[in-house]
Amino acid sequence: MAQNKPDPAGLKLRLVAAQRLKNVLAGDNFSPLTTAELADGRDRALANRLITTALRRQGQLNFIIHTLLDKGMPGKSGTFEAVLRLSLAQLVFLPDLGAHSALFLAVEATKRDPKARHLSGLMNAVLRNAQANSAKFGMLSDDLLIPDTFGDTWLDAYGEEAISAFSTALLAGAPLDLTLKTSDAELIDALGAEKLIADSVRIDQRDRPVEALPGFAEGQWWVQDAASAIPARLLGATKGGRVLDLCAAPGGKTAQLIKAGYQVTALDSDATRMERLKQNLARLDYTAETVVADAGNYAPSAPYDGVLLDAPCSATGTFRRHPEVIWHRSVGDVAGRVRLQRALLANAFRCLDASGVLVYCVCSLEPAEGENQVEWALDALPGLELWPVTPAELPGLETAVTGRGLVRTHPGMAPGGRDGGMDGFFVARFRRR
Ligand SMILES: C[S@@+](CC[C@H](N)C(=O)[O-])C[C@H]1O[C@@H](n2cnc3c(N)ncnc32)[C@H](O)[C@@H]1O
Repeated sequence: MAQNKPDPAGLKLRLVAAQRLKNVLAGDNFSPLTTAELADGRDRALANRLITTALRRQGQLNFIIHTLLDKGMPGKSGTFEAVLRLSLAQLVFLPDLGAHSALFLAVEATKRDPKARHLSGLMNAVLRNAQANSAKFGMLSDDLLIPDTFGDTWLDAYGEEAISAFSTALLAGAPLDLTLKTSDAELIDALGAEKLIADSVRIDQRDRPVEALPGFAEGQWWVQDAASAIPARLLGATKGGRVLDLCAAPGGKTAQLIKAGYQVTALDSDATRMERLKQNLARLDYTAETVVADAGNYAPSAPYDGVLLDAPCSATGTFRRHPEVIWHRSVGDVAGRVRLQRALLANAFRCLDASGVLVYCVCSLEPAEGENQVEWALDALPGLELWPVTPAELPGLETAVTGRGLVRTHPGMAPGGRDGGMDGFFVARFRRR
């Protein structure tokens, strides 16, 4: 009886990686492969490296594919495109992995997919052509990394130097930032972390999953990008006051508000995400009232001293961890978010007590979702005034405070003077006159 031949080494991880990349290209958010998806740690690390390289280099890969496939991408071809992108990423941008495995395993992976099988010859020909031109492709301009949808707006808003830093940040990815429950030098040391700004610390290199890091099980910190930790710190509502956290899940800012001593109501429209918020707070031994409702029409029984609105947005500021967002979002998507943010801002204002404080923030680099929304709010919501943030409130990040007292961070910034960038965030603080 014929024996089944074992899979060639490295094939399985490529099949799993191709499926994940295919889903992301079709619109899913990227999340790294987990142990359940690929048990072997080295395979998993390699598969995640291939996927993230293909996503970060998407603009350059688009150019390469356009050059090599004169008839364009074949339609209805299963995982063909994903396998091609992973293999081009390896051939051109990860030369340390060797070209042979990229070619051989790409053809094998194509043969395994009934919808792509007939294209294994094309896969082989295209990759051989790419291999012959890999030195030229490896020197493609970084300008290709940022899609046209955002390139011009960002150039106007942030300037050439920042855009070049964005490309560097996109390729480098994000370090792991944590917010500490209490500042503890021993814990920071055990984590291999360095202090960043306020109670944020940064881990540049780690050899284990987040859940296995010191202090996780004991609830001594939570994962939160340094930029994402800024808005809650700026609330400045009455000490011990009642604060409404709108769009709260999974609860990073809720935890900060509780830590600051407020009585917090956390609201989110997504019941599943709210369960995650509850689990996160339970691990930290923090408590908040939780409400599953639409922030656009929620009517509290009593107004709040402070409202934090972390509005749903295009999330373009998170491209270091989610390189796909800049390729998924269209100008139309941004316009849709702008309308939603206005509805949520108007209701956030309604939930505010006389002299209450409102912090509005988005993890977006689009002025339409940030700076321009301030103009809209001041015009459309009589009784609301800007309460400018001062540079002294953001030690280590004074340059993020604009002349008008708004906060704008971006991936080219150095929090606390350190490398590694930070998410693009916009924060405005208002109060009721
Ligand atoms: C940027 S995330 C919030 C992150 C969170 N504030 C944190 O710091 O962990 C946006 C959240 O808005 C929620 N959301 C979207 N539309 C909403 C709406 N109309 N009402 C309430 N929540 C909404 C989403 O479910 C999502 O959890």
